[in-house]
Amino acid sequence: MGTRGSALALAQTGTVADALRAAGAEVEIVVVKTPGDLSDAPIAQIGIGVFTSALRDALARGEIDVAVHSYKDLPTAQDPRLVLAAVPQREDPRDALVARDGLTLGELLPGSKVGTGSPRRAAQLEALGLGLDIVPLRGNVDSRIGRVRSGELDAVVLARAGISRLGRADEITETLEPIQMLPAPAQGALAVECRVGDVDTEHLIQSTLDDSASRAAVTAERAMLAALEAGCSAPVGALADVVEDLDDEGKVVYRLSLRGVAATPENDLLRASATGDLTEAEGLGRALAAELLDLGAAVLSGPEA
Ligand SMILES: NCc1[nH]cc(CCC(=O)O)c1CC(=O)O
Repeated sequence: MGTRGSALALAQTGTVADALRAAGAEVEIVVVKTPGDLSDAPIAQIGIGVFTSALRDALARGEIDVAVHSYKDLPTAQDPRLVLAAVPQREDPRDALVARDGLTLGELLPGSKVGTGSPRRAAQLEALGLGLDIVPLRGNVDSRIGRVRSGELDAVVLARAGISRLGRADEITETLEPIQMLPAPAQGALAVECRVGDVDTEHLIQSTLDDSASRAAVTAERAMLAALEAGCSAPVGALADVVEDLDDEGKVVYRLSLRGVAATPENDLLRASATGDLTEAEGLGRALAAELLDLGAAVLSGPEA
């Protein structure tokens, strides 16, 4: 099983390996170095595939049989050599604030320095009109939180899932509600890939790990992202939830509710939402993207396009 070498990647891979071992599989973990781990340049410069393509190549070549990725780091195009064998039960998808002195977003004074390298987080923070000073930031979870500890920044915004997988959820000072801050499509979810044709591995992983509600939700979010042709550096957020609804006869049915945010060419944020059938997650994502485009969302191109 291949993984990046970061503490977060190792923690995520360890969880997946443990679940497979509990199902009777023998698992060996192999660390694969990726260009994304070796560079400090902004993601917008080095491209969206930097964290995942080395792992995918090693899998396609047969050096490893399974790759575990943070789903949101994967490019939207499916690699034809590989199959997405499982989307395990997703963690809390929301973003989180780690601020000095236990502060929340609303308690930060105008001019406070808030670190994030994500155009999506920066655009949504700006839209709150709090007068925050958004400071570009990259690096692993530990070093980002370290910039607050050192007093250099008043706060940083990170994925809650990453912080909690590292056992540091107690350092979060506020979990940001999606109505203010929509997460990246597929944030908090893992993608477990294997080789096309390796049906035994695919079946083991799918039957042991796949969670259909998580898969439906991220499928809708990623379909929206793909239809906006946005790369990871574009300010696009999306979050789908499985919700209870009533049909015409008053019977409880489960539906997929999707919310999305995208920017106009002038960098104003547009928000929209839609509900659809659980079995039509992809169509729901595409429909919401079409609505955002109708409202004036920019057709964005990522660093790879
Ligand atoms: N972009 C890096 C990255 N990829 C996945 C996570 C966190 C875990 C997840 O969202 O699944 C992070 C860190 C962050 O955004 O704070």
